Amino acid sequence: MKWSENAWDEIENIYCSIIEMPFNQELLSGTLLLERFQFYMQQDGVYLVEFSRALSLIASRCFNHPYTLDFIRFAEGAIVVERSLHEGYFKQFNVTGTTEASPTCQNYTQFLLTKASLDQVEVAMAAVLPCFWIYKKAGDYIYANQHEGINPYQEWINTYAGEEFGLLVEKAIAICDAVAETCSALQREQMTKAFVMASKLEWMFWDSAYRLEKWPV
Ligand SMILES: Cc1ncc(CO)c(N)n1
Ligand SMILES: Cc1ncsc1CCO
Repeated sequence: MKWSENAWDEIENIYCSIIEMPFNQELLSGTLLLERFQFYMQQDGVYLVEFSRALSLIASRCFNHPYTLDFIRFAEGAIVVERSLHEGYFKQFNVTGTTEASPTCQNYTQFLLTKASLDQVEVAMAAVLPCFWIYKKAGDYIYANQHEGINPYQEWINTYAGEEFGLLVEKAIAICDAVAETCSALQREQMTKAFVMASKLEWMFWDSAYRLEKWPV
């Protein structure tokens, strides 16, 4: 069994729960309150910048040139998506000003940056994989189950359900599987642990947007 197949089995229940979340069900039907989507977009802007830094760190720590190039391209992709958020949705929905990371966004991005800086690079690769894989699966699910008619969040849905993103996701999964082959059983277990933790944080990120999460102090 490939590492990724086993890892996905470990988070299947988290993924199913993500699909059922009110945020995603309402995004799918187009009924999600604009305020919630704006909150999500602002936090995702913060997230994508830090995510791209984590990907760049991983790129610099790869032992082989093709992987370095792949992670440089992933990092570039994250910045391109962040920029297009600013040029598109931020303008369209009047989102302005800089944003402080919410508690959950802070938790998630710092987790990724810590893994990318301090853990074995294979574990860092596993930590960022849910960002690719869960979004692909969720994007495809939402795209396939959309209702008829106009959805104000269509462009967002198309970003993650698109073929272009799909190819990057396949590449990220294949890299994790290839490096897992070179790891010991204990190291593979650490990869899976990081993958599961990031998946929980993905769940929490959507939940925090729905709740418009604030710092308690
Ligand atoms: C929180 C979060 N996770 C993953 C992605 C997709 O990379 C995203 N845009 N935002
Ligand atoms: C996972 C992800 N999300 C936005 S961009 C990206 C990586 C590809 O560049």
